[in-house]
Amino acid sequence: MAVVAKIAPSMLSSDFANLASEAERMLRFGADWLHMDIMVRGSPLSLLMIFGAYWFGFASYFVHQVKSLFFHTIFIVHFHRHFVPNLTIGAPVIESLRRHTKAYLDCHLMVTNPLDYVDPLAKAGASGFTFHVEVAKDYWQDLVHQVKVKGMRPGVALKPGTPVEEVYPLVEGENPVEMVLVMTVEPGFGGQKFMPETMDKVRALRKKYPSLDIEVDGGLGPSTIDVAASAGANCIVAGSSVFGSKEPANVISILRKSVQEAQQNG
Ligand SMILES: O=C(CO)[C@H](O)[C@H](O)COP(=O)(O)O
Ligand SMILES: [Fe+2]
Repeated sequence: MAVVAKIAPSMLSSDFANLASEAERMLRFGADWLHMDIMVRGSPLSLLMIFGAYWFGFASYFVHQVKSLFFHTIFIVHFHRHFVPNLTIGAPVIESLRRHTKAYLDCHLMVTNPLDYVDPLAKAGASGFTFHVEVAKDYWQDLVHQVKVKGMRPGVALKPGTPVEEVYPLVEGENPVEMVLVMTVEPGFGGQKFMPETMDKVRALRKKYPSLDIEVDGGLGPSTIDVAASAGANCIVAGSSVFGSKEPANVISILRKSVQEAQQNG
């Protein structure tokens, strides 16, 4: 059975001060899902720790020539404290929006500690819970289990530089994720340029998993949708192309038609 096209405007490009009416507007224009980008940057304390760690790492390197300590310290502090250099919304905003809409809230977590968000997001009314494979290699089974127990739909995302093979175990496991989100820009900001080289991953996933929901996120719009749709993507996130258009309904319709036509031709 062919997978269904889902068009998900990214609310990152909406007017956050009018989130409920922006959501209502997108649904009226034909959106299937609302894509919610949850990004957390390091706190001032963690930034201080990063600075301290770099200083300590450099000092160790030059004074003692302890290379591994240098790289290890940078890796641990940088990657465990800071997934993206931006700060957007969290569970309280999802909860507020949920009071105004029954729509599917497709939450994309760009955080280093997704386990901490399962309970708050479930209580807030999130529908999809998509975490990044890069931060959950050691505990994804537990995470997926908890997400399902709490009534949300688990998905896994991967950055442009992450090999697609890293998500195969999560799709094939006993307790599989139900969607793979292929980042088509570096996570962190809306309005970036689509990276066509990420399409190899979409093609590989579609070939291996004909009925899997495959979402693409970043730089999608009328000029880039055809390549993503023909590679096999069926869930399309689009922020700036939809919100920046004078006719968002038209853009949503173009995205949907492209996915449907690719499926008919494929
Ligand atoms: O996850 C994201 C950024 O990290 C956003 O969902 C994405 O960038 C959508 O915005 P646009 O369509 O403007 O590129
Ligand atoms: Fe996103």
